[in-house]
Amino acid sequence: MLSPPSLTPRHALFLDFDGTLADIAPLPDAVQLAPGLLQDLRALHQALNGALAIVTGRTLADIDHFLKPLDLPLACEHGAHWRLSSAGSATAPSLDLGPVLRALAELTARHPELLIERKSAGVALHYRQAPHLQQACHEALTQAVAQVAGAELMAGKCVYEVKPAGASKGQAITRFLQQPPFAGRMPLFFGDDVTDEAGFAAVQAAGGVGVKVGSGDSAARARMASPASVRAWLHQAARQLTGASAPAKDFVTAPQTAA
Ligand SMILES: O=P(O)(O)OC[C@H]1O[C@H](O[C@H]2O[C@H](CO)[C@@H](O)[C@H](O)[C@H]2O)[C@H](O)[C@@H](O)[C@@H]1O
Repeated sequence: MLSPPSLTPRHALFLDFDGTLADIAPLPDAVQLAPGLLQDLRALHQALNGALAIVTGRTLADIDHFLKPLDLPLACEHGAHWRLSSAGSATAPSLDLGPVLRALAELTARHPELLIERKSAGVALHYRQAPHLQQACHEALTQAVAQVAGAELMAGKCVYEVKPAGASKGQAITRFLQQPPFAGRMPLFFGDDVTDEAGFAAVQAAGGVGVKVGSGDSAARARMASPASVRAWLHQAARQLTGASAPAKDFVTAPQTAA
């Protein structure tokens, strides 16, 4: 397993949010951004001439909230929404989620420790506060999703998500790579979850490198230990590309072991 390459102005950078830029928190709203991250993202966006995008399962509103005042290219809800700029965006067809929402209402009435996260194109069911309910969540959603045309169920970290079928981070990254300023660059995608595997496949098919954050099987060619390692790498890259002279004090090379 490789370390990620040094970032150059010829790269395009795609970054997952939860578990990659931000540490995993007990609840989705409890996420805290590390000091300096926004400044590093802004510097890298400029140094890459705009070729930096966030590729996430979160909603557009969540990312705009967490990364405010940055206005970065964004693919959210696992590719269901895609935004290059105010001039260019795309959205998956909407789903009739009635059967899913009814199943979730019934399940959460019995188990209030489960958390429903409504999104504009889908919905997530979080069981981080009740891991013993994973199987019950899976069974209820599998049955409900079968009643919704065009929907598919996806598993993430202590979460099941219902989203438009076919939408993926890989599809979103491929769409970015067809447009300036991303086209013609070597893509790097950093992600931590099984939901990021489609993104790793997309960048590697385009001659780039997927970077798996943390443990677990992955097709990514490179690996970093943790979100803290990713933030340190981004900080170092921002300093190098913007010509800052002193070395970053907090840069630590991540152990490069497979899970
Ligand atoms: O694609 P990502 O940016 O990694 O987003 C994936 C999901 O992340 C969020 O849930 C996860 O992070 C939470 C905060 O750390 C954690 O409490 C939860 O257990 C994780 O599943 C987010 O809430 C989802 O909408 C994203 O799809």
